[in-house]
Amino acid sequence: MKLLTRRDNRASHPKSITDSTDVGVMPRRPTKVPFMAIWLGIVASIGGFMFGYVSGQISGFFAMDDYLRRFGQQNPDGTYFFSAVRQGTIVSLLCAGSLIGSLIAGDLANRLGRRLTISSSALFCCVGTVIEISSSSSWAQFAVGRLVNGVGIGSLSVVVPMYQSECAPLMIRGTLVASYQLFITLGIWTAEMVNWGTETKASTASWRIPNGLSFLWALVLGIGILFLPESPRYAYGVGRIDEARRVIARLAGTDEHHRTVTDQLTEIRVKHEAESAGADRVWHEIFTGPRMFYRTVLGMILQAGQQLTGANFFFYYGTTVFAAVGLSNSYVTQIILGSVNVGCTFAGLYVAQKCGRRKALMAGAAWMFVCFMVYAFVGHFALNHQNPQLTPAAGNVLIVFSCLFIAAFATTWGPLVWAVVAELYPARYRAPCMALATASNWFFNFLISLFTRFTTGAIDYLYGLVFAGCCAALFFIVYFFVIETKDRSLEEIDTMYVLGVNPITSAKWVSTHEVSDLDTTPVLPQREEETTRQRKSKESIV
Ligand SMILES: OC[C@H]1O[C@](O)(CO)[C@@H](O)[C@@H]1O
Repeated sequence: MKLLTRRDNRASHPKSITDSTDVGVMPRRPTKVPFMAIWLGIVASIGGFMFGYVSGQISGFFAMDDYLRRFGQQNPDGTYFFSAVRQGTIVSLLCAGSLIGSLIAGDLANRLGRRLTISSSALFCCVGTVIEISSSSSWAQFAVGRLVNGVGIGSLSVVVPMYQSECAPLMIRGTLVASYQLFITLGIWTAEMVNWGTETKASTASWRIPNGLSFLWALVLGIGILFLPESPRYAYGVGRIDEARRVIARLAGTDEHHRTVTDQLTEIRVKHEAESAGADRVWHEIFTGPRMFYRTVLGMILQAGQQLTGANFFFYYGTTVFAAVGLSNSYVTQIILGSVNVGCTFAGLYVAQKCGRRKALMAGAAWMFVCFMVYAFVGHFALNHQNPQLTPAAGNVLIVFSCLFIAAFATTWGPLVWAVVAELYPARYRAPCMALATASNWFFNFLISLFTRFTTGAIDYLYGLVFAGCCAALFFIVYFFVIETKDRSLEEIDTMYVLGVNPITSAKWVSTHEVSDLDTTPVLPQREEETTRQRKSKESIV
């Protein structure tokens, strides 16, 4: 790759973004974020909220009398219970549907546009909820409803962050992607609060009220998104150039002739031209493009890792686990966990902006490792399983370490993985790579939700050791493979991966190199082939 000197670079590039001191020169980028951009971020984030709400509501349903009587199995003494198969299937079918949804979403978003894909995904969620809420005694119908709901949720989990990052003005893009996770946690928390409020109702309302609210969120998103502008990247890509210009101006809070609008349109045009060459080979190239195998696999591992930390062990089965510890109101414990999750995700937004990605992810993995070790050993050796009231100290330790675990997850792996994965790929491969990485998140979410119920029964709290082992492995994966990307533009990050910067020393590399001095033109396979051909032909001449 050709390296430019700083002077070369200055000469051939437009003025630096901070270089607005010349008399009569308009600042290149507006410094204020218009309300429209924030509003767009919030409305789209309802997709994240729905993800959290639907995931978070199920744990509480299993402890509701009416739900248990309708969908559970009967003991000889007339009481009801959920078998591992039935409970695992109900919980995990949402993830199975989401896995399907995430795989089809990238393609759909390119055909229908971002907004219509979001709206039709919301429609899937509405249909899924109707199937669920209308089940009167068929647990299978309820489970199918979760599957359909899942297709919508999974599709939203790819398209919402994509739409947000394509529309967001530069200075809030990082925070917007991380705040997608914040809305997921708010969704979980809201579901827990609503469950808590309705669980005492003996009637069908106990679970039907929280369940029916999913319909309302989906309706608000499905209709609300149609009043927002289309992604300017998508609009440009399908030839609606005037619309793209109008949207950029609106989201930047300027008029259409402002320099920031023309600059952005030029960037989009350059990228678009580079990306349209050989677009039909995109799926194949996400493994064969420059350092793309490394990045595609790394993205999938990081998203799988986010699930393998074990966070959903608490969110899906928390109520059941805490009931086993002998807590009289396990809903309250769930709400405490949910509140720690929301509060610490706010801290996570700060961590995402201020601390290095590597440091934060490694610290989080080490911290979660310790929590699960304590959880597993105390739960296995110190807790009296027949009568937990006899070992209150052990029960308290379990709850405290569950909270400490959630705090670690929420400040680090929860929000940061979405941000790191969105930064990993060059624009040309972003949609398919994000779809694949998100599908990997859902796949492991599915496995955990399905198998946790079986394994907790079989191997007790020592199951926590599996997650502890995964956290230890994640520490080393980040140490050896993830490059420090704080304060770098997406193009610069691409260059660092293509140049093969050593991840272990990348933080230092970042502070000692001016990446903007490098040629960050996207390296396409054609260019590589061309360079190789040129080199070979030169060699043959010599
Ligand atoms: O906050 C916890 C939630 O965050 C996720 O890991 C997504 O990032 C969900 O799978 C989980 O329920």
